[in-house]
Amino acid sequence: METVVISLGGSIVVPDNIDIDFIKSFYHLIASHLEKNKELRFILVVGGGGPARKYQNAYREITGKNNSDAQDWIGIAATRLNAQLIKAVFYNECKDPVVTDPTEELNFTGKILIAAGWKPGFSTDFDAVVLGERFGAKEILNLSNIEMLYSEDPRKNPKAKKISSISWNDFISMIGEEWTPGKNVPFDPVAAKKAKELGMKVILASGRNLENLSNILDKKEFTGTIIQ
Ligand SMILES: Nc1ncnc2c1ncn2[C@@H]1O[C@H](COP(=O)(O)OP(=O)(O)OP(=O)(O)O)[C@@H](O)[C@H]1O
Ligand SMILES: O=c1ccn([C@@H]2O[C@H](COP(=O)(O)O)[C@@H](O)[C@H]2O)c(=O)[nH]1
Repeated sequence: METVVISLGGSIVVPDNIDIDFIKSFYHLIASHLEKNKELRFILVVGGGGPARKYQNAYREITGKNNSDAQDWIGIAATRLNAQLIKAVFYNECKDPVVTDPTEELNFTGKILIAAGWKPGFSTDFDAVVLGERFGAKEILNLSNIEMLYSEDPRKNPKAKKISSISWNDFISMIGEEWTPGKNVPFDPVAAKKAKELGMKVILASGRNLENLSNILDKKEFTGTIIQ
């Protein structure tokens, strides 16, 4: 049985509001891959998206404080709500509870296991790496609202250059090593450090480009960035 671990960015599930069309299409794509490959199962680790950022901002505005743990717990709550929605969508394929501690004893009885945020100090990317290690996955598929890594944040510099392949050391030099709640980076620094230690490969790709996602799952050529 091959276990594919997907870090499903909140930026595509709930960018601002819930992206119902995306979730429907994503469901059908995953279901069709499960149908055609009976040796496949998925772990979907769901991020916090717009609600995580909005509630974290609200906390900062209301209190004037910047407590990291407080913001992380707010973000974690958002990931858990989003994950519960995804679990309900995959009702037929996922009967196990949403995983909120990737190190605890886990049942994986169906074809899909859904996970959410665990504890402060990192993002759901880290939880995906921990689950990947547990279930023997050699790579993590990180789906977000960008099609690949760029030399700089493309939202800040539209002229930033595309990077299709990068080493862990160069990636970590680019994004830094420090964790801040709600950090908008293609893969979080704490997760990057752990993935590097484990010798794991991460594929960054657009979650919204479903044809491309299908190519990745079929191990065909795709648009994205490989970090290894
Ligand atoms: N060098 C870079 N290349 C590409 N994107 C970058 C880069 N640096 C920063 N980013 C930003 O990272 C964002 C993706 O991270 P973000 O945390 O928003 O996604 P996510 O993981 O899908 O969502 P969430 O964290 O809510 O689960 C992009 O929209 C982009 O603005
Ligand atoms: O294990 C976790 C997972 C998440 N958080 C906090 O939640 C937000 C949103 O998660 P994303 O994966 O970035 O969507 C994240 O920025 C953290 O603040 C956490 O603390 N621990």
